[in-house]
Amino acid sequence: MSAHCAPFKRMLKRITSDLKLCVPCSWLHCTVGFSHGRVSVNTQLERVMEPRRFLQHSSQRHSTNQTMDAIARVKRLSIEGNIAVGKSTFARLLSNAGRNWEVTPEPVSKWQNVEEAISQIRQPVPSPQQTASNLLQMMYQDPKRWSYTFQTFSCMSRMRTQLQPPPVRLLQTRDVAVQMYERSIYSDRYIFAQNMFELGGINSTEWAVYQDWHSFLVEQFGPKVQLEGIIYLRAPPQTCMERLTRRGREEEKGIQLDYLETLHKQHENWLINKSTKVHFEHLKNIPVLVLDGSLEFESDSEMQTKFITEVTNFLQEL
Ligand SMILES: Nc1ncnc2c1ncn2[C@@H]1O[C@H](COP(=O)(O)OP(=O)(O)OP(=O)(O)O)[C@@H](O)[C@H]1O
Ligand SMILES: Nc1nc(=O)c2ncn([C@H]3C[C@H](O)[C@@H](CO)O3)c2[nH]1
Repeated sequence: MSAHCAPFKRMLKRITSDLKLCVPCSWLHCTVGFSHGRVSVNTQLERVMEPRRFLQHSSQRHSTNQTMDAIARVKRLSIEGNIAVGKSTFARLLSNAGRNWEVTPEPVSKWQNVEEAISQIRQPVPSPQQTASNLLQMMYQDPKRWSYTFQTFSCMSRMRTQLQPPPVRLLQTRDVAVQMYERSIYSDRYIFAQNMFELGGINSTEWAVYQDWHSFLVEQFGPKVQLEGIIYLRAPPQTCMERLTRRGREEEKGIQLDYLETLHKQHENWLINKSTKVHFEHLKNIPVLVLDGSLEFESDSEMQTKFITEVTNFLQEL
């Protein structure tokens, strides 16, 4: 396919799904709010999700078409990799590369304070006791009790992230614009939830329920939550263990090397060996850029340039 056809095809896919998706869209309007500028983001979302409501005047129709065209041109990728491999560090490098690349970090702070995260989305229910549930800590301390709850919350927060329209900066540029996410609704399932199921933190009923609603949501939202590519930051579990220990995040104090080894295997099976059974067509042959995460690039500008060049070349092929 020529370079001109790919964005057009993506745009068509997204527009077609926009017109089909009234039910999940109304669900989205009820459930998805954003902590920053809720009104404007929702308005933008409505424009994207229900274009027919905005097509009364030709000038509006023109601007809606332009917005949809701009959104369709934004390429979406996720950055995947084991715990503490260096995804956030790598994401900062990409964000500072001076390109039209936007990286959305993993919403860890939301998992560390569930009530605060929810109150940013909708009005908090008045309660005599102000609680602060650290679901990340609860999951690590008692995985059998909390893993399923964690996966529902982590996946919902990732879903919200992936459904947000790209920032205006990306919509205004004529160059290649890229929205990247630190992890995705796909690693939520094919790395973490699957691993928790295999380790016994999630039982077979919970796993069946998780997979059912995950597939349902991905199918309903269609192209809005699809990715065009994946960057896999790959390093031996031992390297991740050393970095994790050095970082010293309180909740992760009990993590052992063997847990990182199981997660490493899940990444390898999904992104290298392709032996993980995936349930979504677009994910089956998704392009994967594998980068050597064990390289210490933080204070090596030559290596940083090399990484940025690799990412640039990868993006050109998408
Ligand atoms: N390439 C690198 N070389 C050496 N140290 C690194 C490198 N990348 C990251 N680090 C260090 O490793 C630690 C973990 O990095 P970072 O927080 O970026 O990992 P992460 O993959 O985002 O973690 P998580 O999976 O928890 O989201 C930090 O202390 C960081 O400074
Ligand atoms: N169980 C589980 N499921 C997930 O989907 C998931 N995503 C991230 N994490 C953990 C890894 C880091 O400690 C910390 C930050 O990445 O959160 C997860 N843990």
